Amino acid sequence: MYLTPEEERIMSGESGPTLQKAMEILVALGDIYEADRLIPIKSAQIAGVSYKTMGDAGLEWISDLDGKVQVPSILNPAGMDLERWQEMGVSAEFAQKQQEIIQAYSSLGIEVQCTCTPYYLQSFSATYGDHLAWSESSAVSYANSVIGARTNREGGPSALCAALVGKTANYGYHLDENRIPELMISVDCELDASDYAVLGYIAGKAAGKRVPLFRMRSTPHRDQLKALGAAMAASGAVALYHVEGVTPESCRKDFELPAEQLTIERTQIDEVYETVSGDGITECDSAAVGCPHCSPEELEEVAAKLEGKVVDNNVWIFTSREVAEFNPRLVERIEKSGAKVLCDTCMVVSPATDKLSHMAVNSGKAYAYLPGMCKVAATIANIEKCMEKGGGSHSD
Ligand SMILES: C[C@@](O)(CCOP(=O)(O)O)CC(=O)O
Ligand code: SF4
Repeated sequence: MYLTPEEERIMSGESGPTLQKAMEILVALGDIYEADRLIPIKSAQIAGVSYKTMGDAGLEWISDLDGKVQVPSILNPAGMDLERWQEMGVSAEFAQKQQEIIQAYSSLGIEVQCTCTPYYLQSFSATYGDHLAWSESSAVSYANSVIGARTNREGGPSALCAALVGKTANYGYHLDENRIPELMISVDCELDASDYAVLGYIAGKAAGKRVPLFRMRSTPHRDQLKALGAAMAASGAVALYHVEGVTPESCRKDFELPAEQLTIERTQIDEVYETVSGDGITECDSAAVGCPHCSPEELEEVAAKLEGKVVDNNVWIFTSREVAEFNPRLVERIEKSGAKVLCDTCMVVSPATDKLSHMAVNSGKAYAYLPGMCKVAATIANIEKCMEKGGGSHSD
């Protein structure tokens, strides 16, 4: 891979060991994937934040770094709400370690916004054609598919290295030829609400890491596209998809209809709704919405479903701290029911989930990940049913 004289100097260690290590990682990736050069990036979204997934080894690695990110950079969800962690039942020992991880990232100039939905943040816009280095799989899918920006599914470390250098290797989804659809998926039924999350769960299994092109009767809005992509990235390894007539690149002239075709039927979707993921021997004892983190519109939907209701069980609504702070009235309406609007974290990466046994979720990603990452069974349903089945909601 070609390096400019400046990049060569960084590689030689002239800018210090941290930047040298970052450059070595970027060059190694570039060589593996036969990139021709490094390209500037507009922003970085860095996974590897929760102490639950990072552990002491991750904390030590980040703490040893000495440098400053060169582009706007934010973090993936942490293992707790950074302010309300005690309400979540997180231990003081975990909280201490989590704060050390956050501090180590902050000392590199990374903004302490811990969210998998950076595209809702006012100061973190991504637009069509931008080259990014994002690592949360749902955020990668959204950036590539809904925005039409360009990012590979970076690992936490490679996203961090790209942020420190301000560049990433030019391969994968940064190149036109790798964004062409490889599998045609027709959906013959009308879809609504959590159907897109279930569709993504089914389609991800079929697509694997290929690029699907959907032909749908319904027209999904941005949050439904978010749910579709998040689920496909979890049940499969889909980092880019297209929806005919909906997503920005679906009308590209160099796209041909993929030879391989499949159809997903309503009966397949209904079957997932009726199937518990994991060992669902018990009734649901909790409910969670916000995987990926809720938009303001999704907070409004939750507030409407909980109007005049109270919940008997754990009900967590996850969103970014900025979206919560910009929508205090929605938070207040939701929390009147006894549900909690939590920031900076989520049901998958927080140890708080470990005390639960069966969670009702409206997310295909959470449905796929909870059994494996939290040893918690999951039932998928729309928001109203999640509140009833998992939250034990009833009229006040
Ligand atoms: C499960 C996931 O959403 C959260 C875990 O991420 P992290 O590696 O703990 O930042 C990771 C992903 O799907 O990209
Ligand atoms: S809420 Fe879902 S999408 Fe966001 S970090 Fe957690 S598991 Fe990933």
